[in-house]
Amino acid sequence: MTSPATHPSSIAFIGGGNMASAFIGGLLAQGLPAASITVVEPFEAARDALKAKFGIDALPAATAALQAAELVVWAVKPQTFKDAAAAASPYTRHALHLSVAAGITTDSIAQWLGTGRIVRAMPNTPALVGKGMTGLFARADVDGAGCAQVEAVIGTTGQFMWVEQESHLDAVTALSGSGPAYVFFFLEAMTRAGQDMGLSEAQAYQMAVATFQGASELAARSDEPAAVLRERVTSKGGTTFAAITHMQDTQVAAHFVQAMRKAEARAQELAAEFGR
Ligand SMILES: NC(=O)C1=CN([C@@H]2O[C@H](COP(=O)(O)OP(=O)(O)OC[C@H]3O[C@@H](n4cnc5c(N)ncnc54)[C@H](OP(=O)(O)O)[C@@H]3O)[C@@H](O)[C@H]2O)C=CC1
Ligand SMILES: O=C(O)[C@@H]1CCC=N1
Repeated sequence: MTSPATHPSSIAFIGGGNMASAFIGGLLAQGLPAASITVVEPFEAARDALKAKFGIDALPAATAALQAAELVVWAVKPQTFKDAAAAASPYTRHALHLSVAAGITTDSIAQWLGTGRIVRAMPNTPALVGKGMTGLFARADVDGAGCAQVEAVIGTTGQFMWVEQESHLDAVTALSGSGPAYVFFFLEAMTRAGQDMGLSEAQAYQMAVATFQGASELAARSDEPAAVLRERVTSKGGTTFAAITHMQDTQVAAHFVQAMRKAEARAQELAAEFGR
């Protein structure tokens, strides 16, 4: 992680929902004073939540208060980015910008904001518990100091990885951005199967969660590929063999790959629908 000295002195969040909350929680935990964070959030219930959780009084609309921000984080939905940019950009041209919006390209953002100092990020919700994975792409206008500032902010929520081509962020979106939902989907399915076999819902869920946690930790600590780790579980003619054979026969992996390509395609569609 980058040293705390590279934190921007003042950060503004446009949009104060799930993702903004993950970052704000991480920044406050690292000692950034709440007074150096400004949030613009039009939804009253979300403003109340920010006040209750972090003691931050969010603004209902963009104002000249944004001029103090060294870094502006765009945490609005792709659908609302353009309007939010129109309202805030008169106050933020001087700043470095970090967008977490799925699909929206830095070309669109540069046009809306009147600056090319933009880093695009694709985080995920485990950022809420400091276990996030974020893909990052910097436009050529962002210098090393700007990248270090972004790393200092993103690093408070977990791991990050830079990609060299902006189009790869759509792959990151399909993989780690949407990925937690796939894991929860499998947790639901494994819990249902456990119940079908006579376990209680609570028992099955706890076992499924612990299995994901344990297997992920094993993979993270191992230098062997997942296929080898899988084979080590799969005794010849045993129970895992029966399950994996069924998954192979019914092409579960191929369907999974197709599903992720749908997510990638949707990121590209979002760019076309809500970009410039
Ligand atoms: N959730 C996830 O797993 C991930 C999300 N993202 C991206 O993060 C972005 C935010 O997602 P998330 O935090 O989940 O969404 P949320 O809906 O929780 O947060 C977005 C917030 O922005 C507010 N907003 C709407 N218009 C404006 C405006 N003009 N100015 C300021 N704020 C505004 C919304 O208010 P209102 O509800 O009133 O519209 C909402 O509270 C999205 O672009 C998404 O693609 C990226 C990675 C993962
Ligand atoms: O579903 C979405 O569009 C956002 C981007 C990645 C996760 N959530």
